[in-house]
Amino acid sequence: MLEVRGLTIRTGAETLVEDLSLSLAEGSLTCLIGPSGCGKSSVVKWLAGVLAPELQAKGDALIDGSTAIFPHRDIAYQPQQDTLFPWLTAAENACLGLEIGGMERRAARDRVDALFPTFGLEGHEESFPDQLSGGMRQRAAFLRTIVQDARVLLLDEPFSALDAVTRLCMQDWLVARLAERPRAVLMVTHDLYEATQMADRVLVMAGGPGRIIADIPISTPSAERSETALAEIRSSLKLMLLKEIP
Ligand SMILES: Nc1ncnc2c1ncn2[C@@H]1O[C@H](COP(=O)(O)OP(=O)(O)OP(=O)(O)O)[C@@H](O)[C@H]1O
Repeated sequence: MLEVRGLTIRTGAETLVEDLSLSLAEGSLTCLIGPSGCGKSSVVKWLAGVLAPELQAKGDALIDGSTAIFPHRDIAYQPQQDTLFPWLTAAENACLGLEIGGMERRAARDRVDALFPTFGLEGHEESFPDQLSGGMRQRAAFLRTIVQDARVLLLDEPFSALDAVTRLCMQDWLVARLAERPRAVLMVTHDLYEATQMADRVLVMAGGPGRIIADIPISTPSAERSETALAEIRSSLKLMLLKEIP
């Protein structure tokens, strides 16, 4: 449903990302992995329409075959930094995407409140971001993104600040929600376990300039994947990444 063709991102004379193409199908979770600085976040920011103004981007994007301009109402984005507004409470922050999308404040609040326990945030609805731990802030930012009914989710390291168990719970929760309501998800991660457990496709990027060097489908449904099969994929991903680290 979403297609990117020939994306190049430059800053002055330096090319950060070169001629990158990818497509995201509805009902698919694609993980984008690659060494630090290879351009993963820049690609996602371009799709979210929040690329820094000093960067120049050229490329085409299509949603359902029609040219798309970003930001786009079908796309919800969770940045790498949680970017919660410090003057809003956790619940107000979580409601923001819904309200910007036109939902009435009470309805947005009801929808968000129902998910606070699942996200381990119950009792913190009225807390301000500086009263929450890093992991709680990240879960509030994830909630703000996922609660929107956007058809495309862009998640930039959404679980990086979470403890191991909470991270597993959030991963399972997301996979289960996507099974109920298919969307197209592009998720940046450095965690090869996360990528192989969740994704049905892993795109590997290399740097200098950023480009996709491998496109690895994982066809077995997430719940049925054997540890042996995943270990094999992880080990080949690791070898690819090791070659890319200077
Ligand atoms: N606003 C900017 N101005 C100049 N260069 C930038 C800007 N934003 C990013 N870059 C450069 O673009 C390159 C890619 O950065 P980006 O954040 O996209 O990488 P990444 O793969 O997401 O890294 P990480 O895994 O560490 O988050 C880096 O060399 C970075 O320094």
